[in-house]
Amino acid sequence: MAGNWKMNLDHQQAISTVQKLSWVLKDAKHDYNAVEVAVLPPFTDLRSVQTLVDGDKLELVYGAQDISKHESGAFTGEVSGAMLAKLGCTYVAIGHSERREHHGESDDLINAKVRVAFAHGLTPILCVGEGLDVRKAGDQVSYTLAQVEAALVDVPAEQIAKIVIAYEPVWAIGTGEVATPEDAQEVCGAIRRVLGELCDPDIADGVRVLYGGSVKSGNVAQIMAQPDVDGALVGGASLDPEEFARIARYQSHVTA
Ligand SMILES: O=C[C@H](O)COP(=O)(O)O
Repeated sequence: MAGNWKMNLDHQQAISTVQKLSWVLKDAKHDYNAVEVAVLPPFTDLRSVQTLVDGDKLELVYGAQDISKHESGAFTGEVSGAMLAKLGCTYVAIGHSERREHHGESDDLINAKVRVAFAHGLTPILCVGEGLDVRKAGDQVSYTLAQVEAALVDVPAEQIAKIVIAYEPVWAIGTGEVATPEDAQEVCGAIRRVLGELCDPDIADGVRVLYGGSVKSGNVAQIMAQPDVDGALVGGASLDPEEFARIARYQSHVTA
């Protein structure tokens, strides 16, 4: 379960949010081996989160929301893979629809970012998904698979084995309109099939495919029940540590 904070929570709020999240999960005896919990704070929070996670030996992991395709140099405002690795990041979100839309990120740029992330030992959370017009035309599978294939050009099978792919239909992001479990399964299953074609079906079986878009504690269990949904990329609901902990512990409300 990954919480993408987007441009929310400063570094002091980040510390209290991560502390509270870890306390709630600890009280609930959360099994991190069963459900990994990650947060993706803004760049400015990462050093504080690193210090807290290392100092208190927390089991949750963290990452960034973007990465530069460049190694270093005159790229004002950008943050490199080496910098993120030094901050102890496990993950980096790449190709989020908000970056594709507001920053004009192309498939080529996203592919370059995926490759540079792997070069620095970071695990990309590659975000893909269709807008409402594509969904209305019924082209969500072909559109999303084209994004996956473009992002993975020249990425070797051993790296594809480690990638995380988040299917986020744009019309479901921050709108409260969650995709049905069947909608999520249709595209997540297709993503796994295409990964099998790109490398090997056994490798594809082990890739974590997440769903994102208005996930909350009240709907996560039905989505997670789908065979090709392995986790969730959570936006708004991840800003509340108690709600995010409930999402991470979705299995306990299924059995409760
Ligand atoms: O990265 C997360 C997604 O954009 C989902 O955001 P949301 O949970 O606020 O809809």
